[in-house]
Amino acid sequence: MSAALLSSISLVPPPVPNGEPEPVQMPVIDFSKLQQTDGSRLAVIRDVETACREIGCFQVINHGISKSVMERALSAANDFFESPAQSKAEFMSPDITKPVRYDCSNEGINKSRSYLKHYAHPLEEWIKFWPREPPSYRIKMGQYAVEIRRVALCLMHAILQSLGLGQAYLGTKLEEGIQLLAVNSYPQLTQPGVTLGLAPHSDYGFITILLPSCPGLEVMDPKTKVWMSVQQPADTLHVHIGDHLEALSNGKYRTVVHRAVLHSENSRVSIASIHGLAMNEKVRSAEELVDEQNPVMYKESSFRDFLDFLPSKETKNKSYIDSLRIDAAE
Ligand SMILES: O=C(O)CCC(=O)C(=O)O
Ligand SMILES: [Fe+2]
Repeated sequence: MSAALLSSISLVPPPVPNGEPEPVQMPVIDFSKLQQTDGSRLAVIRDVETACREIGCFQVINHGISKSVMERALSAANDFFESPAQSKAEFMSPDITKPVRYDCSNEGINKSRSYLKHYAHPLEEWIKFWPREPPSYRIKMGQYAVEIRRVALCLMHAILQSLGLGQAYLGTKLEEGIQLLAVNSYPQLTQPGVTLGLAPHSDYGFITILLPSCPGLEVMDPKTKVWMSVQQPADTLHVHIGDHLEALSNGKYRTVVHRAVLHSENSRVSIASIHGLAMNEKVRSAEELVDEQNPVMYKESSFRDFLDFLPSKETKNKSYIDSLRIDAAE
């Protein structure tokens, strides 16, 4: 999609009488053009820059992941949640550092979300911890994890280039980085008034790539603070920016506040693949994006710091990104 077409998309939904968010078309990035070395790549990098700066999300087409790999991953997710309670219970734990964790408590932001979270890269290190039930879970989810990571790496390099830092800016740190899969399950909307699956939040990493079985994701327009209902054709991937990319870009790109609402006709599963730097690698605001007008706006932090932050008292009053923001008055 050209920059002209990109900028012609209206990102702000018109007000609707019943207060429901209007479905909004997200900016579209043609992934196949990022593989080219001519002007097509540069045009797409400009589109990435516009999308990241204006709204913090975009959708990816021509990413090369087959429909069957995506469908098999979603069916593995669905089959896991449908498996006997006893096989899921094995993964329940209050310890957020566990390699695999299942939670159906609906506590905190998980209004009516059950989820399975596990690391996915390097796959050979983590897959042995993944569920054995259903028996095809590891193979189906493993294949998706590998393929989505290839797309994520390419997109993160493109985003670095779009910031003017150059795609090789972080050296091998992206390749050595973390991949966390949040596999989510939401019931169908049945009770009027109980519409929220997952409360508003932002994701900690550089980017999240989301694959849902049906609509339900909403993102907040950063300017108007109006909720937008994300429309995602079955073969596209939804990408949004996380807290650590906001910090690295020194606020040029903003983390995306999003939530999931329940679908009126279907239960829903989604797979969020979260990508960031390695567990103990500190993310800092890029020096190249700091000057007198733009002083450093974020404290440095790692994924480990994020995990330490979650159970802390500070979490009650602040989001993680707020805890990183340096108060101008400090
Ligand atoms: O299910 C969705 O649409 C959103 C999931 C999400 O935000 C997450 O897993 O962090
Ligand atoms: Fe999220």
